[in-house]
Amino acid sequence: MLSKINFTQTQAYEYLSNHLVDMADMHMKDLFAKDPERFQKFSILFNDIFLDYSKNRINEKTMALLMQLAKECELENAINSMFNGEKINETEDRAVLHTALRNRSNTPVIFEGKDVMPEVNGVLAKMKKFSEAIISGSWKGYTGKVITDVVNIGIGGSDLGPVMVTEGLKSYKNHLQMHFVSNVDGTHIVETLKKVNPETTLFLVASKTFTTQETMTNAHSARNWFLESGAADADVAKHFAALSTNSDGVSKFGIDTENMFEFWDWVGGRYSLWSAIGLPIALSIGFENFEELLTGAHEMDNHFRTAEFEQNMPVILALIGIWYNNFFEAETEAILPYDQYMHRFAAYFQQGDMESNGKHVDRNGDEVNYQTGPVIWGEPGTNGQHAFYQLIHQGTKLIPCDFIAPAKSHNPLGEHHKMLLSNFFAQTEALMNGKTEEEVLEEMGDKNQESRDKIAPFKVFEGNRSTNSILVKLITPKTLGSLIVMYEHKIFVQGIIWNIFSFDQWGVELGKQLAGKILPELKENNEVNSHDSSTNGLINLYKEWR
Ligand SMILES: O=P(O)(O)OC[C@H]1O[C@@H](O)[C@H](O)[C@@H](O)[C@@H]1O
Repeated sequence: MLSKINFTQTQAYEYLSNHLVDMADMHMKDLFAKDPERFQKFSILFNDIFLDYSKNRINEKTMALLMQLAKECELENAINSMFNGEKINETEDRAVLHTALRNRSNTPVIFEGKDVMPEVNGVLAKMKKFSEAIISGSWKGYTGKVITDVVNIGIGGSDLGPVMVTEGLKSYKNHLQMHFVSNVDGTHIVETLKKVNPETTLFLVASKTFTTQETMTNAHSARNWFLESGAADADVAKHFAALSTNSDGVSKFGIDTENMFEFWDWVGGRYSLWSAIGLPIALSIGFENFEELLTGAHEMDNHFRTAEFEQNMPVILALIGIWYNNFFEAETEAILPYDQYMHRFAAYFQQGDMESNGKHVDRNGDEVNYQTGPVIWGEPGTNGQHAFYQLIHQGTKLIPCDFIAPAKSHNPLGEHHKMLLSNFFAQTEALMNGKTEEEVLEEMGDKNQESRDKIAPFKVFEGNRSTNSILVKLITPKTLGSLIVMYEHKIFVQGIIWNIFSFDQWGVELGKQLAGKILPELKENNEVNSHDSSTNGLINLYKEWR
């Protein structure tokens, strides 16, 4: 089981608090000047992923103390508890075994006395057969035509992962057109259905619980559209499949359980792209590439499980994040991929991180007296540079950033990739070095003294802004698998140290409950007065305007 240690009571925390006093005013520029080995010391290579964390406000002592913190918080024990299938998701009484889904070495993973691998492999085999039939065209729609379009209907973890990966690996894509419908806003399904033909479309209803309002509503609308187009009830089997843990819900909806791809309650929604929820990925890039994604994931699992903390990428990233979040009081972290295909990567980890570590009660059930998960945000470079980087460079907030870029492009067009990467390298250099007043004045040259003095302060960059650079050789299925898992485990490590439960999400329930209460009120025409004056006022104005 997980320890329940308050990390602010550890010896390492006290040492780190004292050490912060030394580090707070230290400029990274000086740390680099003093130590020619800094880059070698604070960087690490794992397969085709290189992490340079030297442009952070750290020195060897910082890292040693952070490692001590991880040890005092019994991180090693926590890692073993997760991989061994203990019910570490205590508030839901569940194990956390998404690592078994990508366990390519196939060693037994025992949960409640039973090896889960035969079932995992069984579903993978079914996904392989199905995806190959759809891709090859041997699976026919109800009028005998091949499938050309796949519409995944799901939300949250049943949407974001498949969207992010199919976009991230678009250069591996086959002929199938992929569509993703998540929002309950009718616009999403209506606009999607305009693009597809019922005779050649496969709908995947993706929902762990098979009760999620948005998904069920969209799935019913899709089925009605399908039947209204002239298809019969019996034809549903050729055009609808379900990805779920809830076989009763799936049969009640009218999907043959033959067409159900199962997973288990020990797979958290936001960790489910490795399960049957990954079927749209297998359809889009082929099953072999999906397996490569799992292989990359498994390799990072093994790294996380076996590497010393000092050489462990997820552990290093997590501890640096804690250094900023809890000592420098940074509130957000940006994820900035310099790769257009990765444009949903930050959005994916908004759920991954914020739903996991957005908690204010510790594992003892007590209110925490420290900060937990940061706000995660980001957009691909170079677009972000022309939008929000101003604040990162010259604003009043410290925003640690992860810069991610592939050395090779899938689209090596002219000078594009060199230009992209020149920006990737330049940004972290600029954020670290900044620009002093002397440099500004020198750059301004012969302008008259008065105008130089007036403008110079606006052109100064203090620098000392923290970044990790993650350079990968090429975004392949395998590399992407490893990269995702690197962040998954970073989140896990932080949750352990913050002494919170990272695998539940009670915070999303209240809004759902209240929406359930309000929906019947919207169906009536009478004035509503059962809420506060703001909510009543808004509902009544809506009723007047609709
Ligand atoms: O897959 P389901 O059961 O439809 O759930 C979708 C999403 O539902 C949300 O309410 C949860 O917060 C997410 O974690 C989850 O991924």
